[in-house]
Amino acid sequence: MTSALEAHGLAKRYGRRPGPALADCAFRLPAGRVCALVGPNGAGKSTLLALAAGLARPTAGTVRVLGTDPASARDRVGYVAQDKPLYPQLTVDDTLRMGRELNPRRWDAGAADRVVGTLDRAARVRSLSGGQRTRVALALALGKRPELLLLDEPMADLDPLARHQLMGTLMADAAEHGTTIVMSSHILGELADACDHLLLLAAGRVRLGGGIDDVLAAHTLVTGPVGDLAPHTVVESRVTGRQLTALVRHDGPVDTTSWHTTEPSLEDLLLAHLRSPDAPPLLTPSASPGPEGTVAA
Ligand SMILES: Nc1ncnc2c1ncn2[C@@H]1O[C@H](COP(=O)(O)OP(=O)(O)OP(=O)(O)O)[C@@H](O)[C@H]1O
Repeated sequence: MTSALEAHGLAKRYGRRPGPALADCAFRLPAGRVCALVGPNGAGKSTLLALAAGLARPTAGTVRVLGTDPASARDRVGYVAQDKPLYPQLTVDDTLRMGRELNPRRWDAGAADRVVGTLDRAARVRSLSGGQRTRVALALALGKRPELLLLDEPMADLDPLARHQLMGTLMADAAEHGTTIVMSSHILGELADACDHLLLLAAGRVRLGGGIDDVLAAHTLVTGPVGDLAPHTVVESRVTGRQLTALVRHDGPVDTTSWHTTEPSLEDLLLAHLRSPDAPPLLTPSASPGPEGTVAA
């Protein structure tokens, strides 16, 4: 299976800041996946997306994008930064025309139109609301017909209806064209519906990576009497009276004669890991990078 992204020992330090924004990140994102990029504020999500977009350079390590270096892949990558930079004096129409002129061989006017929707094409970008600007930025990125779409909290300033509609447009387009998407968000419910792959960062390190079904299947929610959960790895546990509730990464079957077990939801899993940043990291086989220098195209 080809890789959309593959990182080896990837690190980024900004100037004289004491800690790194990213440290020793190694992971792989297979092509064609829709990846949720999750983590607390300051975890390094925007930094990772900027490195993949070729807008920042790593301090150490490498990130390969669509089988090449980020600068060489730039024409094939769409990137919507968190602050959605656009030219304020241009109209919506001017902005889309600019997109077409910058990407003459790739421009997909239909995709851009679907994202812009009913927005007034003659309106200047500076007169648009935050959510309306988001539409224009997404239209530019999708109109480029990218093989990889990097979206940094794309839906944060959209109203719920616009969010639902745009997410539907994005996902239908990605499915039709086999586009790989990496989307950072703090809205866990939104990610559960749209994504099939997960990358969880905390304090600049990869904590979880893999297909969402595989990552969920590696975990069990356990409830029952307080007891020793060995040999399973306990990600988080709580005791109320004599009742134990724990999220474990199971090592073999969990003893169901003593405990009630269920598979966690994505939200259960992410919240438990966010509350337990010291839980051992997990990369499923599909998210594990190959040996350095032998990256698939
Ligand atoms: N341009 C910069 N100069 C200096 N430090 C930076 C810069 N950009 C990010 N950082 C620092 O790097 C760390 C990671 O920041 P980053 O923006 O990548 O996190 P994030 O996961 O995207 O956070 P959020 O969820 O709040 O958007 C933070 O400690 C942040 O302060």
